[in-house]
Amino acid sequence: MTDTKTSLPEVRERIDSIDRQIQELISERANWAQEVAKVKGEGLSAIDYYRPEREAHVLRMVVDRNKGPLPDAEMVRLFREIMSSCLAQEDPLKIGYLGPEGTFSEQAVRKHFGHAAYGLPLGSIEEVFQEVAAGHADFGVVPVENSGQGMIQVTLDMFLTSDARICGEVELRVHQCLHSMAGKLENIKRVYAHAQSLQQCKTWLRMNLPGVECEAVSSNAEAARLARHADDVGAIAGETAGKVYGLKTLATGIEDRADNTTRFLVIGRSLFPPSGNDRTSLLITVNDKPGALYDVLSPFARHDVSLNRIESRPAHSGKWQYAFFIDVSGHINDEALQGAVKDIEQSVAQLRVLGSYPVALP
Ligand SMILES: O=C(O)C(=O)C[C@]1(C(=O)O)C=C[C@@H](O)C=C1
Repeated sequence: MTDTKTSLPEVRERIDSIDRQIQELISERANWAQEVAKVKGEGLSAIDYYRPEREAHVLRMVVDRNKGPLPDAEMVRLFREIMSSCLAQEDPLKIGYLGPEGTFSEQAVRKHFGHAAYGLPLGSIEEVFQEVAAGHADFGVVPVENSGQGMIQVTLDMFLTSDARICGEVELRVHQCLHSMAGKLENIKRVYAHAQSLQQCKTWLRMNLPGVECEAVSSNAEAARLARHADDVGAIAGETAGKVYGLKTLATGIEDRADNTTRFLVIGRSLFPPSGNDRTSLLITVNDKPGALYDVLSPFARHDVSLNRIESRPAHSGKWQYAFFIDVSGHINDEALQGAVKDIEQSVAQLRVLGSYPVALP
């Protein structure tokens, strides 16, 4: 890009000139976003301007155009922030998540909605569903699955009793750290963490802190908060939580699996149009009778709809009734999926479309 003779001041001058152009273009973009808002109607609330399918489309174009050197995920992050700021010109979105500040859920909120959205830390996953249903939060972000630990049952069960819709998914690489106030591994007598995180770091704990007492608490950030008050207490939490609570980091990357990833769902109150690369989540309740699962699954094959995941839970509607959480490729408006749903409805107790939403971006 530069020949060896280019001096540092020359390179910086070039960077300054690019920054001026980028800044002008960002301002121009923000003006156009205001124009879009005018078309949608003035004086509406943030949620009425938000278009997840359009955002996913914009970000996919960013990925397609990316020629490096920045990785796709970085480019997506930068453009996500630009869109977040453009949208917040009206009124920032309010997003509920499992708090306190510093949780992986908060990181997922930032990954999906950017930093211009207003984060509402809540006490539990149940509360996130309640605050969204009550309209106190526009959307909520809840963990649903970990690559090593499987499904998060509290989240699935909330769909059995609430009308929440799924409007998006976020995948987050989860890097766990051990933090403490004193910063000395040999002092640690007890480790606090969320139960899932203790599971994710089982091998590391056995090898490095054998015999140390491990206690599950409501979130990793809560563990970090508790660790502030004693020198012999360690907390497993992400890097951010360690910083937020002023702890020293004793070890990083202590998760047993290198690809440790948590999938989060964005929950809201309505369905959104197709983005071009979508997933649909269905909740199907069946009675315990021979061939029940076959009757649910065979229409997908017949209509050429690919099944991404299936999870069963006891339904709350009756004894020996089962609820299947099924994710398939495509949007509920797609002809193939409509056909499959119509066939399934003939044989099941209940079928509810939880949502159709853009497949997670990098
Ligand atoms: O295209 C729109 O509908 C817009 O409102 C603009 C824009 C953007 O900045 O690109 C902003 C917010 C929406 O969530 C989607 C996209």
